[in-house]
Amino acid sequence: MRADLAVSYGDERLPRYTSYPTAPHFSPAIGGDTYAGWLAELPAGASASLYLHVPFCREMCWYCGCHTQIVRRDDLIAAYQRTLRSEIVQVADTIGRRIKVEHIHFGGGTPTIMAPEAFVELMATMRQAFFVLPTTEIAVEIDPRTLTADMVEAMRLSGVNRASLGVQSFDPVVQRAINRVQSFEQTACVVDMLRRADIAGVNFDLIYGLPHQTVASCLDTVRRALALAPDRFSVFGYAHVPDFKKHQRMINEAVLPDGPARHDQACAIANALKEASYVQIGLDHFARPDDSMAVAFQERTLRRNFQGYTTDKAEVLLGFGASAIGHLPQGYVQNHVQIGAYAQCISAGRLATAKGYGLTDDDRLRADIIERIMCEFGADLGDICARHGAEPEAMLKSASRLKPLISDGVVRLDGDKLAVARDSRFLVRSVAAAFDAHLDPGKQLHSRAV
Ligand SMILES: C=Cc1c2[nH]c(c1C)Cc1[nH]c(c(CCC(=O)O)c1C)Cc1[nH]c(c(C)c1CCC(=O)O)Cc1[nH]c(c(C)c1C=C)C2
Ligand SMILES: C[C@H]1O[C@@H](n2cnc3c(N)ncnc32)[C@H](O)[C@@H]1O
Ligand code: MET
Ligand code: SF4
Repeated sequence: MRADLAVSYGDERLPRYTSYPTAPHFSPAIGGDTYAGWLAELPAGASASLYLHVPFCREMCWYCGCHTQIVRRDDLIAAYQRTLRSEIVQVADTIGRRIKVEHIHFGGGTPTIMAPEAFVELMATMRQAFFVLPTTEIAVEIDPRTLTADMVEAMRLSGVNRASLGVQSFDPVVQRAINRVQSFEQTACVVDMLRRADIAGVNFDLIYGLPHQTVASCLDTVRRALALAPDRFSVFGYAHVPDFKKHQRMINEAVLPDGPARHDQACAIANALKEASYVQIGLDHFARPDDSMAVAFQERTLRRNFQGYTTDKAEVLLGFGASAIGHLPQGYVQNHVQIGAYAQCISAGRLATAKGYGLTDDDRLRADIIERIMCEFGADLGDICARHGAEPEAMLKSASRLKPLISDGVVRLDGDKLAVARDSRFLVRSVAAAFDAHLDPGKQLHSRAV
């Protein structure tokens, strides 16, 4: 990583490009009727992936940037599970046939907060509504502090084969400052339970840039995490947006690492994981060399969606639950974020779409370029433009933000082939942003590029 560039570009507030255009561009002009039309028009033979959002946790982690809320009452979770099942049936009915499912992802919040029987029931509803194959990847986000043996059994019975554990940091000082105390033993016990239940694919989420974090603290977390040998790591830089997420005000800004410290932490973690033979993938992932994500990266079939990097090849992503986002050939849809508004729509027999975006041909071309840059640190503009009936020259001419990146040695252009320099890969968001026709630099509420 080049420290000089971290100084000049690292403070840019840029999107993470989990979609193009990004979610702030979604408009309320797209609602349930549009979504219903899009679903009914899905091409025959289309396969889909499913994302289910469970927006509940028992206690708030102060760094949290996810759509979640604190619940103590289990009846609210039970009611939400019933709404999810109605939504699944409604969407499948609107499609009008049972389509094939490649991936299922339970995210949150904390999906494992559901009663184990409720989880089994929900998976059964999905298997009735869609064609879930034995090879379908079924992944669940897990909070190791609250996972029970009964829930592990429910996941095993339901065919779950991947788990993503929130680890963040093993440092007790950091843990107290983020209101998330989680012992190494708790995490180790959960990994053991999952492996015994044949839930073989394990991912750990780590964060750097948290209050009181240092390079030494990050390296100690990595050392302990490596002892549990997860297949993958996701390593995020803490996104501090207290105007947007009020509970982040509980974090003392005076003890947050500054830009250069964040940069050192990111480098230290990446080097330690690479030293332990993990392959660095895209912006924030690491995987064992034989892991399917490492293979997808090597074979250049890696994709990017709202969950981040994925091996998912489906062209359709159906989102269920409050705030869930879907991606169809026609565009994006997002459900109401508020659980009340979401549930009201579903119980009235309407789809819960609050906003969305209809893609133009130009959006599709730019989305392709940005996805390849985010996934491969490069893009064959000639090839991509040809697929969209466009000219690479015109595209390059419109990308005026590329010029300084080229003169700073961040980007190399070889004819129509664009490549991000190896030592500048942490600036991949800045390179992608050069192709973002919707970027409004005045109105950014995004996290820092580093
Ligand atoms: C599992 C936890 C999630 C994280 N992000 C999302 C989930 C479900 C998805 C998500 N979060 C935001 C958006 C934008 C649109 C919206 O509905 O508000 C989406 C699709 C909001 C958001 N998350 C973060 C920030 C800084 C913002 C607001 C501004 C912005 O859009 O950039 C930070 C953040 N949240 C998560 C991560 C990994 C992360 C940053 C590293 C978790
Ligand atoms: C889903 C994963 O997202 C990460 N996560 C949640 N909130 C934030 C944030 N504000 N900044 C960075 N990463 C975050 C955690 O690592 C969690 O496990
Ligand atoms: N809620 C879980 C955790 O924090 C999963 C990741 S955050 C959505 O451990
Ligand atoms: S990080 Fe996970 S457990 Fe913590 S509040 Fe956010 S969703 Fe809940």
